[in-house]
Amino acid sequence: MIEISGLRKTYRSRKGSVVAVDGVDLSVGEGEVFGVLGRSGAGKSTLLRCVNMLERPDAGAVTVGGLELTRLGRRELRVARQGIGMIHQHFALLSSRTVAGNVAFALEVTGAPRAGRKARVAELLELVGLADRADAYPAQLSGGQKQRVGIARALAARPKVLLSDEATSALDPETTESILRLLLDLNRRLGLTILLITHEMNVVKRICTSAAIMRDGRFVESGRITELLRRPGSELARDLFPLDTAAPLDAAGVPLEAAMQGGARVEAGAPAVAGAEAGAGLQAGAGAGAGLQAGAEAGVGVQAGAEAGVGVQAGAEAGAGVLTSVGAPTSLDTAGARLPGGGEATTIVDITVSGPEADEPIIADLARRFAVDVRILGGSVETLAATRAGRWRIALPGTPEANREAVEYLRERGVTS
Ligand SMILES: Nc1ncnc2c1ncn2[C@@H]1O[C@H](COP(=O)(O)OP(=O)(O)OP(=O)(O)O)[C@@H](O)[C@H]1O
Repeated sequence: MIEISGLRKTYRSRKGSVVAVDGVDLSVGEGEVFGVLGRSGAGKSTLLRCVNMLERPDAGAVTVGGLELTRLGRRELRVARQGIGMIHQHFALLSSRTVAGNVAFALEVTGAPRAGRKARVAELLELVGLADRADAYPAQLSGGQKQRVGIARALAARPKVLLSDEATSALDPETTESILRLLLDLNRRLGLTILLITHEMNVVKRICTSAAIMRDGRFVESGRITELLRRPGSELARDLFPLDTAAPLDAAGVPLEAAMQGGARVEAGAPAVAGAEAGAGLQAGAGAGAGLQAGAEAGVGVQAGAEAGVGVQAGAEAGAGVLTSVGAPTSLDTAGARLPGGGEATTIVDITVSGPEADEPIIADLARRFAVDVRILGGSVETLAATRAGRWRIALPGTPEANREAVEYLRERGVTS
């Protein structure tokens, strides 16, 4: 429904120029709710305003409902814009007009015949739950009610696409929830495609089927939420489902993420080392130089990548422990082994499930099938917009080698990578 490619927008002034959108590609399918998350100044508003051409991009193409807006002249654009509604953080209502008057204004602008306007206004106010406030003035409304007027007005011309510019940022959590519920309801009832920008993760969690993270004018990550949850190293997955990353390595004194992001990673291809063969791990790491140093500073020691993508972190100092990562070493989708104080090894596995599988007893099943004592180190189950999803970090006693079948079973079920 919305296709954007190579979008760029630079603001130029006497003081210099600011690249607000720096080569964004985006595809929003019909009926999708797509959220663009980012901090202030990331370029979100500019991106949104380029979708309905309130800002003319310098480069790139914007196509909405099959119509390439970037090719249209001013008059054609005015007609095309009627298919794209927009709501704003501060509602942008006319203070001198009543609720009904504000909605009617949108119909006047689009040139809707006078005869049907009154009935259409009543229908729209019913749709957003404001039928009883038709004669009130904006100053007499709560923030949530004002936004409902904004939504009714945006839907006046029966658009297929709704752009939402931080629509809930000025609202308290309870009102935010009711507006998000309304947007989701409209999305489902009218088949409305929604592109929203927000700095609130909760908004994405509640109603988005897809999302992107925007930083410095670019998308650093983008995709369907269910796919992102399974993507190794996904920022969005980490923010939506924080796992207790410090827990697995507490005994070794180094948080998993700190060790992995601290440069202690050695590229795959180094000799594979696991569990008790920590000495070999030290050697592999020593060969990798940076890996050894970073690890040693962190008090953990050496990390070596195996041919099969198995990373090993071994304690350089006595009793520091061993961490073995299976899969991408920088991601949360890892399985690890730890020898606290030279003691028992533990295999750490991250599990991600979505859809009906989120309600299946995967962990209990694993425990039964492999007669293994599973410890849950962190995680949760959430209801996202379209689906239930869960992420857990679990610990299995023994080395990854000893748990190979159990981990393979989880991989085959597609719940770990
Ligand atoms: N009209 C303008 N003239 C000059 N620079 C602008 C203009 N509008 C935005 N910018 C700059 O472009 C960059 C992106 O701004 P934009 O408002 O798109 O970001 P944002 O992510 O929506 O932030 P916020 O949530 O604070 O609105 C910022 O550096 C901003 O200062």
